[in-house]
Amino acid sequence: MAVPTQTRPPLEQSRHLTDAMPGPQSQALAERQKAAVPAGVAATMPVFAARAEGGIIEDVDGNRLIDLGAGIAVTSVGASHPKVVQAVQEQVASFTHTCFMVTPYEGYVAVAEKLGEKAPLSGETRTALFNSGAEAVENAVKVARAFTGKQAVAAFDHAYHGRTTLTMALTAKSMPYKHSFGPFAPEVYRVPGSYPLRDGLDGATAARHAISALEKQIGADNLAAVIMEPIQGEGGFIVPAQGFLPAIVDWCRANDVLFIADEVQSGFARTGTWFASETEGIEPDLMTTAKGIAGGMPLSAVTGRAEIMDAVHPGGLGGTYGGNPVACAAALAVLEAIEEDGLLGRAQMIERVIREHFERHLDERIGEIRGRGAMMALEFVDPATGEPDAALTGAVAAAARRAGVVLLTCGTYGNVVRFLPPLVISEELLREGLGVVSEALAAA
Ligand SMILES: Cc1ncc(COP(=O)(O)O)c(CNCCCC(=O)O)c1O
Repeated sequence: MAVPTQTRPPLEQSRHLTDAMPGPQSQALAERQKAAVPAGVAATMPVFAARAEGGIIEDVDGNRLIDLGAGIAVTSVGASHPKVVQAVQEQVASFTHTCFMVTPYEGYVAVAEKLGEKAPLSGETRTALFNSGAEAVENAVKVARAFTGKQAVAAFDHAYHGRTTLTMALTAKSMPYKHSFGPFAPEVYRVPGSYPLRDGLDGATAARHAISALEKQIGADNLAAVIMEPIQGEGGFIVPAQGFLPAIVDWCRANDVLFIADEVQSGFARTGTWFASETEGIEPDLMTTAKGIAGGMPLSAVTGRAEIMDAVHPGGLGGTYGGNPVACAAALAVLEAIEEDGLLGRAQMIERVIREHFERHLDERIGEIRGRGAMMALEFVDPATGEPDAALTGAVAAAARRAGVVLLTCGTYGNVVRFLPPLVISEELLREGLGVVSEALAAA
């Protein structure tokens, strides 16, 4: 029998392991999962969640884990922020759904207004709401094609944009995202990006290489849009060399090509500013957002300059659930919490703590500590050759998870440990989790 949330005691913010992980309840659920869910839906942790709050996830057997994943950069305000819980409870008691394309409601409009205020776009903006990051990317491409009358779209090496047919075409890494699922959408092209640790190029030089490919292999006259994550997420938390992104955006502006900033993973205070584009000094034409937008409720958005977004004919954008009212209520609560709880500053503090910790626990196998705000990563390499070390990465992550830390990896080469804690995690818990990772590395 679920305990009503208003009487539920706060979840203790400490790591606690019972005598087994996974415990008996998780083991039983794993058996049920095997009998009902396809193996293609793979889980990282061997336990099943019962509660999550602040920086802790409690599993069904009473293990409390330090959460350094935030459900892949989603629960930035925590997985049960009181404001979000209250907003969701009030909305769900009024109505769960009318379909905005049928009977609209204020929450959708209010979210669009807020995103227009916060987005790093000057002038009038418009926002359309969807459910997932991939759906937002799909629709940003539709808008770009409608506005420019051109079809080609360019993405970068190491990009990740989703798992739908078009977004798989935009995504770089084959396994597990694309393998065996082709053919992919046409008129999608890939150009070299900026990966300073591996290409050793400054921003201007890397941009020249990308622009040469854009011009010679695709042609600006055919190109509707260039899409890039300001910090590449699944590809390895790759921060492009300074100057790269502004050079690409300048080229786009000079050649009537739209620039789409995919801020699905880097948005909503994750990198210490509202959006990572701000720090890169770029103003996108279109921006896709999701993940941190609504505290775990499924919601995504395309925000763009009004003249671009309004190029789409009436009825051209939509979908049954897009901008669900409960998700919009959650999003409005999240946007308030980000400001009231000072989460931009907390993300900056998290970066300082992570950098200071690993600068104190140096290891020659750490090829680079990189990222921004609470989107930080370690790239593991063979110190003799600089080659990616995926085996070490897997061993460190597995050991940390066994010790009760939810830890994610990423990277084209599978050799990046990433830190995506909820922005509300206590400094004490964060430091404890980082200590577990350092101990796992020392023992590997
Ligand atoms: C930049 C960027 N754009 C788009 C997406 C896609 O967002 P959806 O909400 O997962 O569709 C992402 C999702 N990243 C996590 C994917 C996890 C997995 O599926 O294994 C992203 O990071």
